Amino acid sequence: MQYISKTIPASKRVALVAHDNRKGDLIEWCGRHKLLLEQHQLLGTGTTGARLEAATGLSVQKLLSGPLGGDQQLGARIAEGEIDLLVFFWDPFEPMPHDPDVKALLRIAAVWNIPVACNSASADMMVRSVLMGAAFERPVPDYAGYLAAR
Ligand SMILES: O=C(CO)COP(=O)(O)O
Repeated sequence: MQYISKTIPASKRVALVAHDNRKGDLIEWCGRHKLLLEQHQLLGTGTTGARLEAATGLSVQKLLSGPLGGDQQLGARIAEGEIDLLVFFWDPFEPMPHDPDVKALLRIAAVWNIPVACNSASADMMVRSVLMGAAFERPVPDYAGYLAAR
């Protein structure tokens, strides 16, 4: 795979999403890292964003609720290069009616080499490095060769 080097701006665009049984965990995590997170641009699916704003006072741009298309909106933003990090506390125990959308979001994040954290341990590592100002260059995959071969 060829990559195009892309420098990520100091103020990161952080997508925040949690399934219902994990929203408490994400609220706890965001509260713990509030001082760092408020220096970045936060966006999330509708209910997650609203719950985070109410519980932490952080400002979150709210898209549609996940089952109504919010996951797909986030996926589109990733494809358009508008998201730097994805914190997605998905539920490993409950089947979701919009499971294809969940899968699509995780897939498109893999396609575009977006760092993804699915639990507080990995999200902690993410903020300790990237959001604290560690140099972060996300190599963007160059799919020109892939497309030419099709
Ligand atoms: O379902 C979700 C992610 O798949 C999250 O959606 P809400 O934030 O609207 O609950």
